Amino acid sequence: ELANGGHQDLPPLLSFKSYNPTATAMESWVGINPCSGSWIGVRCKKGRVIGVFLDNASLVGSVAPLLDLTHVSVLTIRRNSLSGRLPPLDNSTNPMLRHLLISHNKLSGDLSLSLPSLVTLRAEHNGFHGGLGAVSVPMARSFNVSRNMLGGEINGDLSRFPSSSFGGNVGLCGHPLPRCVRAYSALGDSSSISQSPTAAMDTSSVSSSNGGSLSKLVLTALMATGIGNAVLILISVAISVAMFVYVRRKLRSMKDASDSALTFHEEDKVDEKRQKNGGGGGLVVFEGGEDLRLESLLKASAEVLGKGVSGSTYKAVLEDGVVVAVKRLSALQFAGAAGKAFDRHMRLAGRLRHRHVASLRAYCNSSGERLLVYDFFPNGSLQSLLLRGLDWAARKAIVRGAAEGINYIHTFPARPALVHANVKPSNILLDDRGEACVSECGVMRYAANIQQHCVIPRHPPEMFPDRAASGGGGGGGGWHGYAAPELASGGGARATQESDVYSFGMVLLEVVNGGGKDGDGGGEEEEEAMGMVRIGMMCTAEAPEERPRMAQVLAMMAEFM
Ligand SMILES: Nc1ncnc2c1ncn2[C@@H]1O[C@H](COP(=O)(O)OP(=O)(O)OP(=O)(O)O)[C@@H](O)[C@H]1O
Repeated sequence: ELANGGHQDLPPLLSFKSYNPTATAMESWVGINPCSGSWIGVRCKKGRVIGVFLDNASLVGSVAPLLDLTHVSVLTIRRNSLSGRLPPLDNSTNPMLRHLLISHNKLSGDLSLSLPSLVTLRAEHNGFHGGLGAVSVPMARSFNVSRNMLGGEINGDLSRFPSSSFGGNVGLCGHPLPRCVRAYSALGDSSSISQSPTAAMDTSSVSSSNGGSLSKLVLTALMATGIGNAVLILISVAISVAMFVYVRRKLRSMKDASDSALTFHEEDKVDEKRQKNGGGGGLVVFEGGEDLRLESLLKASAEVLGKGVSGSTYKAVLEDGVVVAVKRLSALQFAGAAGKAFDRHMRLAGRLRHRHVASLRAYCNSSGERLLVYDFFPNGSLQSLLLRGLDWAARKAIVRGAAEGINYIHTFPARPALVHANVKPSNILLDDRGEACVSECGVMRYAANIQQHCVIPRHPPEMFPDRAASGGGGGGGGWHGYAAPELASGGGARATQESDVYSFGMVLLEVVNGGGKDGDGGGEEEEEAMGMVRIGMMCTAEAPEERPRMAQVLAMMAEFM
């Protein structure tokens, strides 16, 4: 493991770190053994680095050192500001590389990859130039080089990927993109290939300067064919999209109809009656919270558990000895949440009963005071647990439990369907059996200033701020790296089930990669870990529609756990 007084994988990692000496994401990279278990974002197997996970970490510099890690199988460094070239990769340099995720950086130069075993290549949103002639990835299942500056014809094997894998490269052409327009110069020694009518126009002007009126005519005809093709493609895309939307709506309405027997209006009436009868004394109470009274909550001795952007949470010991957790929503953030929609949501949330979902027992929304009463979880949250370190069995149980909880929320019969909107380690609590319970379903959707907590700023402060927060008590800061990229558009996009899946994927990757000892569970553990990493990467796909549903996540987990 240790050769020449140092770990073999240490030099590349340190050389990568040297570009970002103060980056919080690599603060834990100290000492001489990257496989000690304390290097966040580094995964090892049999004493060698097999994975590096540094998405969203505000990193600059070159990616090249990380590709000197000869045993690396997963490299994911999406959404940073890495620049320079990607070194040529082949079986002799990176025989183990299976997943290379370098999208949303500032990488440039040619793409030269000949990797027979590569399964994932995500290189979109960079500045890669040149053609795809030197890209050979026969086993790839996920491939995306869109939004670069690539050009030339898409070669045979790569044509099996959809056009979305190549879009946004003005110079690329050939299936699945429009046909290439081939313009031969009058001198006959060279030909240029272009896709778009504008590109074709450029070549026509070059040709006409060579004096060929015939070639001008041919080019005009070719241009027309190009435009015709583009129109045809546009029409077929429009028809496909319309059909997709129609079928989806139809399926949704069928599902809603079948669920209608379970909608919550009846329950609402019961709750309203309870409230009018003064059952909870200002509280709307749910199953298991019938004995709660607002006065006794206000008189209870309370201890602050932590403060987040949405408010503060207290441990409250009531007169009769019952212990509850009370979340007091921030008056500022929830100023606009007095409306019916918030009440409707809370009543629905009060009906969620599942072994992996924290039970809301009561809530109050009056005179600007919004209190949510949950069961108290003495074992705290996943956030604090990660700081203490966890064995593999516990990690597995937690991610599976959290996945089941989120799936229950997503499939709960409600219209519109429920969204959690704030999946992160501090909202995954541990019950007395050490099982995960997802808390605070949907509350964040009613916060006034969504920008403040859901948007990933251009320069996020750190990769896992919750982890880095001292003591694990307060989330603080307002930003968390678990939010999906589409919520960062600034257009006030609302959380969706797809964005929940993204956040879950980030949690999954953190749980799998953070703070554990290397190789303590042997080969089986490694296999499971790599399976989890694969699922985590699917969940954190850039495009929401590419992410699996939670039910699929559970099915995939069941395959190897
Ligand atoms: N029912 C509970 N039992 C025990 N601890 C809890 C409970 N609910 C929340 N906590 C803990 O209290 C702390 C504060 O939680 P709170 O929900 O107020 O903020 P947050 O999760 O950090 O951020 P946000 O405001 O985005 O939800 C967290 O560490 C959380 O894990």
